[in-house]
Amino acid sequence: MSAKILLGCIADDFTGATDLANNLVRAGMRVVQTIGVPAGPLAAEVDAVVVALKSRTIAPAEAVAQSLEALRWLQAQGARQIYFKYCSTFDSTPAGNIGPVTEALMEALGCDFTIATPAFPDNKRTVFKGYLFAGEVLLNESGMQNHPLTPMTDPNLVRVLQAQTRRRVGLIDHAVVARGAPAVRERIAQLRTEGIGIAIVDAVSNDDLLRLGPALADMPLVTAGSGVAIGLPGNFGIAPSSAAGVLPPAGGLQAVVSGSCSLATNRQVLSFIQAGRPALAIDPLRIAAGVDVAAEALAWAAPLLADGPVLVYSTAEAGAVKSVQGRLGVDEAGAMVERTIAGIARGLVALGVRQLVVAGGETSGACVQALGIAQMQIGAQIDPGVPWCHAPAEAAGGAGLHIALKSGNFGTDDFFSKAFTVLE
Ligand SMILES: Nc1ncnc2c1ncn2[C@@H]1O[C@H](COP(=O)(O)OP(=O)(O)O)[C@@H](O)[C@H]1O
Ligand SMILES: O=C(O)[C@@H](O)C(=O)COP(=O)(O)O
Repeated sequence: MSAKILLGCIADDFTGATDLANNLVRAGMRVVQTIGVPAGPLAAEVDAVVVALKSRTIAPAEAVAQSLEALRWLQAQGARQIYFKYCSTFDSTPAGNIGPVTEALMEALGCDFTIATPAFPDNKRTVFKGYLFAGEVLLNESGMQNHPLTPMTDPNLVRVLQAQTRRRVGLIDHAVVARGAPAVRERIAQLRTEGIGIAIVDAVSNDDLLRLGPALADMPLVTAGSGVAIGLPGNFGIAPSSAAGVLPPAGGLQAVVSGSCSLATNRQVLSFIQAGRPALAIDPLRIAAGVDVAAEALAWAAPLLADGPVLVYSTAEAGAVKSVQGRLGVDEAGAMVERTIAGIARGLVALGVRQLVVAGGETSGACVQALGIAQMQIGAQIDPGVPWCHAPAEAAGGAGLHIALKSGNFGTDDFFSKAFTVLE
């Protein structure tokens, strides 16, 4: 049995898991990301494990069951603190799952209080007076109101979370956070006496998150985006370092697959095309009509791969996505496109791709599962929230695979080209 872990993390999607792992690695922790709940203990000695689930958009009862299974495994590894990671844009369906999963983890851990904050200032996600901003605008004006699966139409997180949980939701506002950890502890004590179970926490800068960290040291459960992670390793005596993120050398062919329809991804697809790189759009309606779109895409890509990265994408703007959903249904359209892109990712690896960028959280989940990846090591950051990862041998017929899972709204416009230069 390997040594006990310090921090046990449960992420509700796969891009989110690498985002969290990236922040922990940069803060000095040795981290492994597992795909789903492992069958037994890990071989490697690490400070933190991030269990990646694909539970963001599934039925709440199933998300709860999977999260509790992850919790039991993390507890068996000795985890001293549990971190439930969700999206920095607080993505959830109207039925959940952030509230139900938080509540279930609290019950299982016997804790009567936790925090919730998606703040991630490095990616311009800030929370003020309980309102979530993405960039310069409120969440519901950021494009997230048009998300294919988790449209976010209310920026007030106290309200959003309260609608998902029986626990009372309160606020630790910026004036408290700015006064540092003792003031936060004092406010938590006060909220507890008022019967509040979960507090949204304001944070507009990394300094806020670093001030918050020490106040969370004794909390059995923390729920957050990846930002809060920068303030936790210090509680275990761990300091930032660059040593934790070294991957094996990269080789092989390069490709990008994208099923994300977020605004940033739309810009990244356009930028890749404008740079003159080969890009193939796939049409969900042709998949629905029974055309073998994956085979077509692979036949298109095969002769091009030797000349540098290619892109296969279903990425489309909100209007086009809505029209497809209107004809096929939201869930069916999503699942069908995910299955097709996952098949393309597997085919690309069979063609010799060993450096693969996947854009989109749900899309990444489908691809990583189709590739049979069980664990990933975390390497250098490409852009905030997106590191290169390395999946060992079984993922690519014995060769290993460098893979980057890009969250929908992360990354600069030139991400799909720039990513590969980071591996050089
Ligand atoms: N052109 C399209 N029409 C309808 N749905 C699409 C289209 N392209 C992708 N999708 C679906 O939209 C969802 C995008 O979610 P995801 O991969 O998590 O991206 P993001 O990270 O941007 O949220 C997936 O389920 C995907 O299959
Ligand atoms: O916290 C974040 O924003 C990301 O880590 C994340 O979870 C993004 O999810 P997708 O936009 O679905 O990729």
